[in-house]
Amino acid sequence: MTMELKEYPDREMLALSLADQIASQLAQQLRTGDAASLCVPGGTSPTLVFETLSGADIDWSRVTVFLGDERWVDGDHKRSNGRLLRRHLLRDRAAAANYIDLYTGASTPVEAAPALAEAIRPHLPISVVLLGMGNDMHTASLFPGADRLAEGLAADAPLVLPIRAEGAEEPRVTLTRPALADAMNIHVLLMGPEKREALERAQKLDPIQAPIRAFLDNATVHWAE
Ligand SMILES: O=C(O)[C@H](O)[C@@H](O)[C@H](O)[C@H](O)COP(=O)(O)O
Repeated sequence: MTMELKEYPDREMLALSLADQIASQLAQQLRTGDAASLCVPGGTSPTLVFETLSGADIDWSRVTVFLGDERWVDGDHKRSNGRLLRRHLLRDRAAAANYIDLYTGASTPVEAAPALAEAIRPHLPISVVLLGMGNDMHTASLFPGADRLAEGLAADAPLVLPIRAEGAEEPRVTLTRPALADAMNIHVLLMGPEKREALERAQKLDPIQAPIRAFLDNATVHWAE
């Protein structure tokens, strides 16, 4: 497959269209199977997509939702990705979803990773993955230069990896390449000119320099100014 790039006139149009595509893919999965899974990014970009998606008319009680990565901070911390999710996605109709919280309260991600992998494994392959990307071309918490990046990009990577990077303010847990890349549908959400430039840079680099590159070949990239 090759990457597909969809450009939208503005961020509202992007959110409406992307939420609709994700809901349709989840609905399709629910028509053919008992359950579906949705893996989403944190950061700041997905708020509007989340709010739109939370009202989608699908059987959320059969959908399991989890983040692709989490920052090791309490759930009510302003940098918690779980906090973003609970406020903007797990509400309205989507409040009925089954949610796997990556932040377990363990003192370090190292302690938490094995149990998180066991919680997520039954939900593979992931029906729909939504990824974000930083200007440094990281995705999930697979940052260029991260201490365990090579391990996270390996074909036999553990499903959930504790990771630290200079570009990340706190220790993190992240899903790794095999689980994310084997998803049935992969979407990448990008907004603004800097990310568009970073995407073009990433297309010419290897995943070890530009981790998002590991997921682009099978992805639909959604961009708005
Ligand atoms: O926790 C995180 O940092 C993420 O999940 C990360 O991969 C994010 O998607 C990008 O950094 C984009 O973040 P913004 O949307 O804030 O630009």
